[in-house]
Amino acid sequence: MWTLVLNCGSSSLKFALLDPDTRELQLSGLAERLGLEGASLRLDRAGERRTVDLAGGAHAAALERLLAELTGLGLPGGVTAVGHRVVHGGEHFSAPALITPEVLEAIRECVPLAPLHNPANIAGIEAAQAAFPDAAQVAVFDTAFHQTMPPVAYRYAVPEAWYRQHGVRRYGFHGTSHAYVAQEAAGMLGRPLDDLNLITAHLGNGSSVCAVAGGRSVDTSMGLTPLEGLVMGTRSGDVDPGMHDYVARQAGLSLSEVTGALNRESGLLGLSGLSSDMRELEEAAGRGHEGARLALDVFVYRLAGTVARMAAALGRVDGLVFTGGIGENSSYVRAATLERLGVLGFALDEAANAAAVRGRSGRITREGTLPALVVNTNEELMIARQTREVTLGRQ
Ligand SMILES: Nc1ncnc2c1ncn2[C@@H]1O[C@H](COP(=O)(O)OP(=O)(O)O)[C@@H](O)[C@H]1O
Ligand SMILES: CC(=O)OP(=O)(O)O
Ligand SMILES: [Mg+2]
Repeated sequence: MWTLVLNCGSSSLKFALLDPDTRELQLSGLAERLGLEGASLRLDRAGERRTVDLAGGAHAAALERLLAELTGLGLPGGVTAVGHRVVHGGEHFSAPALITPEVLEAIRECVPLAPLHNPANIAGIEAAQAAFPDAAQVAVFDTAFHQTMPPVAYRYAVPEAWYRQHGVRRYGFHGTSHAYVAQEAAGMLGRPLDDLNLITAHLGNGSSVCAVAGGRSVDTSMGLTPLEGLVMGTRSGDVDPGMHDYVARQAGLSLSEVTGALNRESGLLGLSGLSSDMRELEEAAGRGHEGARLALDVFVYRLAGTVARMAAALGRVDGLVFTGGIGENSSYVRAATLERLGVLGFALDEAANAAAVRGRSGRITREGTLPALVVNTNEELMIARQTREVTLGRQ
């Protein structure tokens, strides 16, 4: 049963066509710079890579082209289901959902809470509905996994009416990835997930850490929006809430301009003045670029502090998992973070850490010390599996 998975970002679209049972992958790829000059679609199929120019087209153009490619594959039975990553589901969803007009409306209501992500997710859903009118469309929410957090973790110390009337609380994101790597880590440790207290660190363009007790999220570093918590590619993570008003007045900006700058001009990019890309920053720091050095140091300092906070949420820690583009590839970030976390009982195995890059997973701390693992996330597989579960439940 072929399931198409769509992960729409603000200017990108990641996709995969796979069989969730066999993990067989027919096609995967990425469309970038959507709606901009130089928009292109990269298709990976059977070890071959092709790039198609989209002539400035946006999500609909990318999907139209993707549909043409899929038709060309002549799949038996075609695409029967489409699974969509939806970043914000608010308090409406603690599980994946078949997309009905009501579900789409609830996703739309969450747009103000995830302005970089939900509009793109909706564009993907609408384009897929038009392109595959007979396929079941399913939404898989980043927020769903975190709906198990207790009030002590999700409530802010703000007027109660903000929570009751406007849903001001911590939601958490990257739930599909945190849930997947926690399961995988349990397998690698040879212990049942139910018995494990894990800390998972998803470090990509957006980054978050999660405390997973017995397979359930009990705390996470992102909050009301995907802006809270760690330093990210272009996002600030935690700042003093008093900063908004101060900067608005001093720099003559509106509040939404301040929020825009905290989302798009901050984080690694803001600190380094150079780039939002960790690989580029590691190279520049190696050449002595001071801004890049500072960006790496702040990233690691905040990450280690946040992991320690998650340890307090769990009480007992059985392991730490690194995942996402940075977590899976940056042996530097992992080593520097674990060095700061010796206090929790981690001791790095340097050779194992150096080897765990480019898709190689495994343990990176010495035997007899607390396990830290590198696990490759697979949000597409997880979304395809959940999509299948929802569509089977419907038959
Ligand atoms: N070899 C590497 N060393 C350090 N960082 C890397 C390496 N490969 C990828 N990254 C970083 O991973 C980040 C992107 O992560 P990814 O999970 O692909 O992003 P997204 O959130 O868009 O899915 C970028 O900062 C990139 O520099
Ligand atoms: C929620 C979030 O931050 O997602 P991403 O890492 O894809 O930007
Ligand atoms: Mg990501």
